[in-house]
Amino acid sequence: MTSIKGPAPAPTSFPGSEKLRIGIVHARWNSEVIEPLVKGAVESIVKAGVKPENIIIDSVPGSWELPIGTSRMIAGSQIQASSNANDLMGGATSLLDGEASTTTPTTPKKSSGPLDAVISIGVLIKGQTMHFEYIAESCCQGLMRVGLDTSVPVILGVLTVLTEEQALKRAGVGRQDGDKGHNHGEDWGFAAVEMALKTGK
Ligand SMILES: O=Nc1c(NC[C@H](O)[C@H](O)[C@H](O)CO)[nH]c(=O)[nH]c1=O
Repeated sequence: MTSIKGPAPAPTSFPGSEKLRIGIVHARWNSEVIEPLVKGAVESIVKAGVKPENIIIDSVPGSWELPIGTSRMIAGSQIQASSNANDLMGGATSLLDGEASTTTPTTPKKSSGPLDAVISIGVLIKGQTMHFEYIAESCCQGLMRVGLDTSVPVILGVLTVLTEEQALKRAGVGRQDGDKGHNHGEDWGFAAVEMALKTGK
């Protein structure tokens, strides 16, 4: 029996999306999964009509820092992006290369103005201790709070998985049983644009 789980199909049109500014804050832990998730989200956001230069991307060390990193990105109305989707789409630098995400980009595109939604992306993989549970709970509660406190939609892009293969499959890069899985980043991108339009000023 096929699973009934999964998101409803995303809307096919997003009128007004050309004016939107969308943020992405991603953790740098488990970067082999983070990278396809970020790329999938960016591709969906662009497909929905948002200009690449209006997609502001930044990173934090790990998922524990996602709530404060997301809060600071929303608060900073003048954002000198550590990168934006032009870099990613152009392949100029890997956003997840430790260097790129901490050094100022060669040709930063200034981007200013309030953000209409933010996607917070992290990958938590259960280890042998309770660390996973504490970070996962705090991170999710924190992200919910940032969204409610700021009235800027915060899309939950945090995978909380029990095995590496579960993470890889949810980024569309699964390695086992010939099933690459589905890139959840693509869904988060569409959710961000939909919520930005629904809550727009
Ligand atoms: O431990 N595992 C993980 C992790 N730990 C680091 C934590 O988020 C934080 O950056 C440090 O504790 C410093 O504050 N961060 C993740 O994103 N995924 C993990 O699987």
